[in-house]
Formats: sequence, structure tokens, C-alpha cells
Amino acid sequence: MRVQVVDHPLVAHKVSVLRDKDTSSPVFRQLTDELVTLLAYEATGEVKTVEVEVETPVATTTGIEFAKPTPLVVPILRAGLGMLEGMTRLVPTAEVGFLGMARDEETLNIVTYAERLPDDLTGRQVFVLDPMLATGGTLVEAIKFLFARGAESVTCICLIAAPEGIERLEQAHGGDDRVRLVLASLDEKLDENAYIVPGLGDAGDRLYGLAQ
Ligand SMILES: O=P(O)(O)OC[C@H]1O[C@H](OP(=O)(O)OP(=O)(O)O)[C@H](O)[C@@H]1O
Ligand SMILES: O=c1cc[nH]c(=O)[nH]1
Ligand SMILES: [Mg+2]
Repeated sequence: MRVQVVDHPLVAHKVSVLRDKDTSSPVFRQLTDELVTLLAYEATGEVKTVEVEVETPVATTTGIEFAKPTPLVVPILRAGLGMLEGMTRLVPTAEVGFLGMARDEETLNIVTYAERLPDDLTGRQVFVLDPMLATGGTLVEAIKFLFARGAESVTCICLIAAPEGIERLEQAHGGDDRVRLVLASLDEKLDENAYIVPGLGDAGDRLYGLAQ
């Protein structure tokens, strides 16, 4: 597994504002969108392409387009939805599949309550979107699911991660080069409720309001 923390002042500044408890939902959504585009730039560096001929007004040259099968983007509901538009803006030909997963806040077990993905992911480069990597339970489940369907590689784009979550991913996929993790910030630790410290609170709630 390869882990990259994107070290850039634009990223760090947006994360700082995102963390602020007084940042409103509309601003939080806007910053999440902007951050994804910055992280996606790094995360998509290995997208498969093919050469195509391009005619400029002056001459013919060689350009590229994304190879088929096209990349698959998978936001993990709910909070990952806040990252979808920023990603598809950059990779407009990507297909989008959905995984609905929620962490039971008592047991920390993961419940998969929705799934809308192609049955066969053979040869697909998959980009998973989820702002928070806390215990790692959600991402381990999601990655397992995608490889079971035949995914060629899984790149997870997260805003904030805890060391405990990365450790859990390492245990599950440490030796596997097909798994990549691209982050805006690696935080300090988890608290007693498995929230990331300093983190930003509950990303889903901050994007969309309180869950029922
Ligand atoms: O690493 P973990 O310990 O598994 O926690 C991380 C998960 O928790 C949050 O989702 P949540 O379960 O709160 O669902 P939501 O997006 O609907 O709020 C977050 O968006 C991740 O999916
Ligand atoms: O800090 C955390 C941990 C899990 N989920 C969140 O949204 N935030
Ligand atoms: Mg939540």
C-alpha cells in the first residue's frame, strides 16, 4: 500500500478552515469540493491513457484520452458524496458507482446499507472517495468489496486520516501495491469515541446536517 500526504499550502489552508467548528455547511461543502480537485490531481497520476490524434488549427499532433474501461469513482455515502462533483469535474468520462456504509457509533461495526456498482470490475481503476479515515473499518470493507468484484487497483482519496486507520489498512493491504491512499492531512490520533483528533468532527453531519 502506498500512502501520500499532499503537502501544499493551498491544501493546508483549506483544511484549516474546514476544521474550524464555526465554518458553515455551505462553506464546508465548497472547501471539500475544492480540496478534492487538489488531491485528485495527485491521485490520478497513474490513470491509464491511450494516444489519440488531435488537429489543432495549425497542425496535427498526438494527445491522450482515458483508456477503456474508464475509471470508476465510488463515493462512500454519505460524506463521500461531498467529494463526487469535484472528482467528476476532473475526470468527466469516469463512471460512478455508489457504496452506502455507516459506522455504528456504539460498536464501530460497519453496516453496508446500499450498493450500486457494476458486477464485474475486471481491469477497472477505482477511486474511492471518503473524507474521513478513522478506525479504517469502512475503507477496509470497501476495498475488500471492490477487489472481490475484480478491481485492478483501488485509490482512496481522503481528507483526514488517523494513524490507527492507516495501521489497520496496512495490516489488511500492506504488501499490496494496487492500493493507494492520498490524503490532505494525517492527524494525531483517535479519541475514546473513535473520532479523529484534532479532525473536524463528523464530516457527514457538517456537510449535510445531523443524521437521524
Ligand atoms: O474509519 P472508520 O472508523 O470506519 O470511520 C470513517 C467513516 O465514518 C464516516 O462515515 P459515517 O459512518 O459517519 O457515515 P456518514 O457518512 O453517513 O456520516 C466517514 O465518512 C467514514 O465513512
Ligand atoms: O472523526 C471522525 C470519525 C469518523 N467519522 C467522521 O466523520 N469523523
Ligand atoms: Mg458520519
